[in-house]
Amino acid sequence: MKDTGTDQKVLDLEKEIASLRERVAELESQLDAKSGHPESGPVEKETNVDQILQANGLTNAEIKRFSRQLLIPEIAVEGQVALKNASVLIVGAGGLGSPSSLYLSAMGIGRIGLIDHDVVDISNIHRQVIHTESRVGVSKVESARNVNSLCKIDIYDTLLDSANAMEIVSGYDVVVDASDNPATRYLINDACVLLNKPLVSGSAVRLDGQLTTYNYNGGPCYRCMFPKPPPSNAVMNCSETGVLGIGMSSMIHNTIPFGNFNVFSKESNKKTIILVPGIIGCLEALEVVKIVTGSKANEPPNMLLFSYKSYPHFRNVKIRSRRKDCVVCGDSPTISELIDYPQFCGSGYNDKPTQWKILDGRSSQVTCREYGKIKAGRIPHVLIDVRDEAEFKIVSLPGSINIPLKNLSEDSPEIRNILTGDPVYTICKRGNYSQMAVVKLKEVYGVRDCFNIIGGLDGWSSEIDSTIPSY
Ligand SMILES: Nc1ncnc2c1ncn2[C@@H]1O[C@H](COP(=O)(O)OP(=O)(O)OP(=O)(O)O)[C@@H](O)[C@H]1O
Ligand SMILES: [Zn+2]
Repeated sequence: MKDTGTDQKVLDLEKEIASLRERVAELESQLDAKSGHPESGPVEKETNVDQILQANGLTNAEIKRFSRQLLIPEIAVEGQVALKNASVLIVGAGGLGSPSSLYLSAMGIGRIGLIDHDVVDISNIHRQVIHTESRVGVSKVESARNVNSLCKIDIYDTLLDSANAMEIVSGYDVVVDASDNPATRYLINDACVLLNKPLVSGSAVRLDGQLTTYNYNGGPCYRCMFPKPPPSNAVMNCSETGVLGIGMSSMIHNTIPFGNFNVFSKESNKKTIILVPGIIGCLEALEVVKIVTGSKANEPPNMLLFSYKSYPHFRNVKIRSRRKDCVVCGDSPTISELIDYPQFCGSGYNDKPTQWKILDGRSSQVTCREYGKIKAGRIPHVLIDVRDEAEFKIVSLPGSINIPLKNLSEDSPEIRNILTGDPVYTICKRGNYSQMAVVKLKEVYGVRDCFNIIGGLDGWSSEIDSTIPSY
C-alpha cells in the first residue's frame, strides 16, 4: 500500500529545498553586485568568497586551509599572518631542501625562493622526496615547484655564487642552508651576515645530522664556529689506516657523528639514508617557523645533533657565542664583501670528489683500457678491490678480491697468501683510494709491481663495460 503521508512529507521537503536554493542564489547575486562581479559564474563566485580578506589579515581560503594551525595558540592568527608575510630562501633542492620546502610551502610561508643548479638523478629520489621518477633529468627547482597555490615560489635554476648571492639573499627574510659543500656554506654565511639575515643551517651525512641557527639574535655565525674550512686536499689528511682522518671541527662542516666520532671520507659522504635528511630538513623548517613567528629559536645558541645509531637519537650541545675576532661578524671584520669561496675552501660549489694525485705519473698506474688488455689476454695478475665490503657487494669485477683499504695498513698473513708474486692491480670506485692502496702494498708488503687502475669502476663502466652499474 502507498504511504500518502510519507509522500507528502517528501514533497514538502523538496519544496523547502527548492525555495532555499532560490534564496541562496538571490543572496549570491547580491554578493556579486556588491563585489563588482555581476556577470561571474558559480565557480568564480566561490573563488571570490574564498578571497575575501578578513580583518585579521587572512582570506577565507587561508582560514579554511590552515584552520588546524590557527587553533594552536603558538601559531594562531598572528603566527599564520607572520608566515604569510614571510619569505624564505632555500639553498639546495636536494635531501634537506625537499622536506623543508615541502613543509614550509604547505604550512603557509608566503614566498619561497628555491635555488639549485642540478637536475634530478634517479639516485636522488630515495631521499629527495619532492622529486619523483617522472622528473629524472628535469631541473631540480622546476621539479620542486609545487603544491600550494597560496605560496609563491621563486625558482632560481642556477648556482648560488659570489656574483649573485647578495642580490638573491637580500630578497628574503630567512635563509635555509640545504646545500652540501663547504664553499656554499661559507658563501651563504657571509651573505647572511653582511645582509643581517638569520641562517638556518642543516646537514646530513651518512647516518648523522646536525642543525643550528646562525647569525640570529646576536649569536654566532658559521665562521665563528668554523673559522677555517675543512682540509681540501684529502690526501694530506689520510690517517694511518688509509681512511680519511678529519679533526672534529672539520667534521662538523658536514656533521658530528655523536655515537662514535667516525672518520668519513669525501667519497663516502654520499652514503646517506632517506630518513636523516628528512628529519634534519623538517627541523630546518621548524626553526624557520619559530624565527618567523617570534618564538624563541635556538636560544642560547645550540647545535642539535642526530644520530641514527644512538638512542636517544638527539643530543643538544651548547655552542660558542659570537667571536669578537670573527672575520665577518666580529668587532673589526675584515670581510665586507663576498670573496672567492672555492679558492678559500680549496674545493668547488659541489660535493663531487676530486681526482687525487697520490701517485705521480704512469709508473704505478694503468688506464682502464690497458688493464682491459691484461684481463682479456689472461696475463697472470692479482686484482684487489679496496672498497668497503658493502660497496663490493653492490658490484665488482669478476675475479677481483676484496681487501678493504683499511686492512692493508698492517701486515697480515692472509693478505700475504693472496700476493702470489704476480703483478697486483688495485681498483676502487673512482681510482682514489686504490692509489693509496698501491702505496700501502709497496710500503707494508713490499710489492714491486703494483698498479692503480685510473678511474676505477666508474671508468671501467663508462669506457669498457656499460653493464657494470654506476652507483
Ligand atoms: N652553490 C650552490 N648553488 C645551488 N645549488 C647548490 C649549491 N651547492 C649545493 N647545491 C645543491 O644542494 C643540493 C644538496 O643536496 P644533496 O646533497 O641531497 O643532493 P645531491 O648533490 O644531488 O646528492 P648526490 O651527492 O647524491 O649527487 C644539491 O641538489 C646541489 O645541487
Ligand atoms: Zn662570525
